[in-house]
Amino acid sequence: MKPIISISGLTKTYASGFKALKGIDLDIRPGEIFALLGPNGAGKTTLINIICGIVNRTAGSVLADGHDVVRDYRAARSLIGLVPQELSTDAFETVTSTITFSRGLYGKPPNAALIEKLLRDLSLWDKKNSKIMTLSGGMKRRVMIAKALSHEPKILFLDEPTAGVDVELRRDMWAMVRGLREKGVTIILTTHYIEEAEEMADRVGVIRKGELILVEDKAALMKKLGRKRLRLSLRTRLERIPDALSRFGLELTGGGHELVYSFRSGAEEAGVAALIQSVGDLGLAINDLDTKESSLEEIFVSLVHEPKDAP
Ligand SMILES: Nc1ncnc2c1ncn2[C@@H]1O[C@H](COP(=O)(O)OP(=O)(O)OP(=O)(O)O)[C@@H](O)[C@H]1O
Repeated sequence: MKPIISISGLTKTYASGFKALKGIDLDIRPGEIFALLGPNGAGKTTLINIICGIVNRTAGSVLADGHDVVRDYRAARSLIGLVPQELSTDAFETVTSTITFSRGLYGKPPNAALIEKLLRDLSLWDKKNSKIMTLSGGMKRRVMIAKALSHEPKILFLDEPTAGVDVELRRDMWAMVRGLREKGVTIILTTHYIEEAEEMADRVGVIRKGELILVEDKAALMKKLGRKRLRLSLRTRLERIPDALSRFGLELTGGGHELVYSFRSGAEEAGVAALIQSVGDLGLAINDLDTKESSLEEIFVSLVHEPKDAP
């Protein structure tokens, strides 16, 4: 399938000489939710801002549905909506007029029904005549989303959409993002809440120091790098791990009452049956057992973690 966004050899060196992006190659598939993860300062916002035409690239190319975002910027921008990290709204305007104006900026004809729907979906309808400056931070963020969607973009960028928002708004946003995807909108989001990427994304990209170090299907990533832990609670207390169990690489925890077995999800599950058999052969009674899967967060931390002695 033809990518909806195609990035190749993209670099950005700021005027200060700082290299924020060092040769990014990335294709975004139409209709997917792509989560871009990375520590502070990795280059996520720079990348998004270049695609959206807010920051100039140093080298490389970015095509949005075949349109070069610099040479053919009008066509490219009309396809794209951006909810930026920083809230910037017209304080003295009303909610409806700022959104109506935003749609007009893209040369789209007025569409009151569409704007009403957007405001209702974002729980802003009863604030439609309020001045933006009178709204709470969470409501201002909803306004930013309505603005970004006002010209019916095919591609939506959400830069840290849920930073500092309450649980309810976060849930509303997730529902809204899913609804947009169902309509075929492609969504690229950056987030520091890894659980958000785990919940929402089809694919995950990890950027570190201006380089894309991984792009992977989320489910495959979790399968490949994820680990499971099996905890066995024993009736008797052990002083140490019995020799007969040494091959499993267990940890003894819970004051000698728990054995913990760590294994790769999907790969080493056969070891579980062997372990339980061996524990039984030793005459150790198991009171309880549970398993825990590593989260995308644990995987992410292991990916971006750098050894302390790295240059
Ligand atoms: N205008 C600028 N001039 C010089 N350096 C800049 C400029 N804008 C950003 N940078 C630097 O580029 C790097 C990448 O910044 P960017 O905002 O893209 O990171 P990010 O991954 O979005 O971070 P965060 O998660 O903190 O939002 C940072 O080191 C930042 O200081």
